[in-house]
Amino acid sequence: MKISIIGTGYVGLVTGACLAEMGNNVLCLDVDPRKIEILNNGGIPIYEPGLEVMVKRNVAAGRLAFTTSVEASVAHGTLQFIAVGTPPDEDGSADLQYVVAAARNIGRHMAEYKVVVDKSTVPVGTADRVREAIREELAQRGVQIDYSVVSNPEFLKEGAAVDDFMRPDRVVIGADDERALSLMRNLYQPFQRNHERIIIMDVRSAELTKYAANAMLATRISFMNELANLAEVMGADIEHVRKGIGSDPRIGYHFLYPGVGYGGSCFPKDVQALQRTASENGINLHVLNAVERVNDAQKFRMLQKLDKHFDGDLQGRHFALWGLAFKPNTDDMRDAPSLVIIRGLLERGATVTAYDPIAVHEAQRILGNVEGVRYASSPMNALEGADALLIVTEWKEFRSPDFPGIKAALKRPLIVDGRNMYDPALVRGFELEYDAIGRK
Ligand SMILES: NC(=O)C1=CN([C@@H]2O[C@H](COP(=O)(O)OP(=O)(O)OC[C@H]3O[C@@H](n4cnc5c(N)ncnc54)[C@H](O)[C@@H]3O)[C@@H](O)[C@H]2O)C=CC1
Ligand SMILES: O=C(O)[C@H]1O[C@H](OP(=O)(O)OP(=O)(O)OC[C@H]2O[C@@H](n3ccc(=O)[nH]c3=O)[C@H](O)[C@@H]2O)[C@H](O)[C@@H](O)[C@@H]1O
Repeated sequence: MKISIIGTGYVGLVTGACLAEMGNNVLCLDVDPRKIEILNNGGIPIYEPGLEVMVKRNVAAGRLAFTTSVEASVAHGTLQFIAVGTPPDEDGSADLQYVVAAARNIGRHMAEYKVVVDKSTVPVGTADRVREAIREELAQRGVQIDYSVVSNPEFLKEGAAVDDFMRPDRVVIGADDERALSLMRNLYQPFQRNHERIIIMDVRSAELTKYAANAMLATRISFMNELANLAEVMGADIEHVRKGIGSDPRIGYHFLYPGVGYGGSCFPKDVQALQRTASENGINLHVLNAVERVNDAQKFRMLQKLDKHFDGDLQGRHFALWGLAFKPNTDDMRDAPSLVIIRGLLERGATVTAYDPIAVHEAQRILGNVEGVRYASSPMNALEGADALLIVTEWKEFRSPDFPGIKAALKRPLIVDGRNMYDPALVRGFELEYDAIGRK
């Protein structure tokens, strides 16, 4: 099938590469010429495990190409995937300007039937806006061409995006007409060889399903963070509690890890956007309001712990910080809790040496050339002269560290672990103080 992907970011590039991998002929469009230049030169503008190899293989096979030409992109695919960003507007609602611009471009240039597939995360009713934008452009041109608009939200996780796309738990397709639905079914058929994964529904339900999924996952995290803070006060251990409740299949083990709050480009913005949609429609989502408040507070948990350990005075202290990305296996720093922690330390007069295997460039770009933040080339190098070690992202390479080396390097043998990576007894066995989230 001939497919165009509009927007070559985390979702667009992964979608394009994976659909090409299944034998489709894919053209990816981006308005950012820098990204397209990198891709056309055989590079990858983002870090995502397995993606580079897949992109190269499909480019070499002639199934995947990149362009900045809107005309070429609209002409290419019968299926036009919109995978542009939907960042938060000032009031928290999803900013749909990129989605609408993409739709207008399609309307301006299409010459035959197209299925416009919305893969970006968008509020309920956006498909109607997309449909309307295309209709207006066609009317302007004085032409009548058939098209369909469908919703096909994406559920991939960064850091595991290729795997998630290739082996989806489910493929949600919201469609209101049979012609588009049949093309979408054919497209996703190869992804469900073992069992039925395609879930078909109306467009508005598909749009809401995406927000409901992210909101539910965010709710689990905030719930566990709140319980972890309670466990700490009560002398219980949240890791035991997590296993104790996760073993109930009605609850399950996933997304019950307490930490320094959820970050990333999606949970924070999607929780806010759903709240906004609800309030615009006269509904107050009480649970989600609390989820967001708990998360905002949890990002300060590590600073509170440091205040406790250093008698409320961090002036002149220096800290080693392991992990900058909002989660492992990505270079994405959007809404990363590390940014709140670093800024909080600087405000309190402390300095930081940070280490991250992948995200240092992104961190530098976002934080700028700020005084008081340095970057180390290895986890152990970050420890030099530090008053304590702070763990913010659970990269695998931090799992079995050289504890005696850590103890020797730190001025005070203290690890504050925002991701509960270690067995407290093991760490304390190396005569290190250990303070994790919700642990004894
Ligand atoms: N990042 C993730 O893990 C996931 C993101 N999503 C959703 O997918 C959407 C895209 O997210 P990301 O890929 O993370 O965004 P991104 O910011 O990485 O990529 C968006 C790309 O679209 C391009 N773009 C903007 N306007 C354009 C236009 N008119 N024509 C062509 N290209 C244009 C931008 O230059 C950028 O490269 C968002 O709605 C997001 O909520 C959904 C599931 C997972
Ligand atoms: O809509 C999206 O963009 C995506 O958002 C999330 O994916 P992602 O943001 O890539 O990362 P997650 O693995 O969900 O982690 C999000 C945040 O929650 C935190 N988290 C996650 C799980 C957990 O148990 N505890 C916890 O604190 C992570 O550290 C991270 O900061 C969802 O998991 C995807 O299904 C969805 O497609």
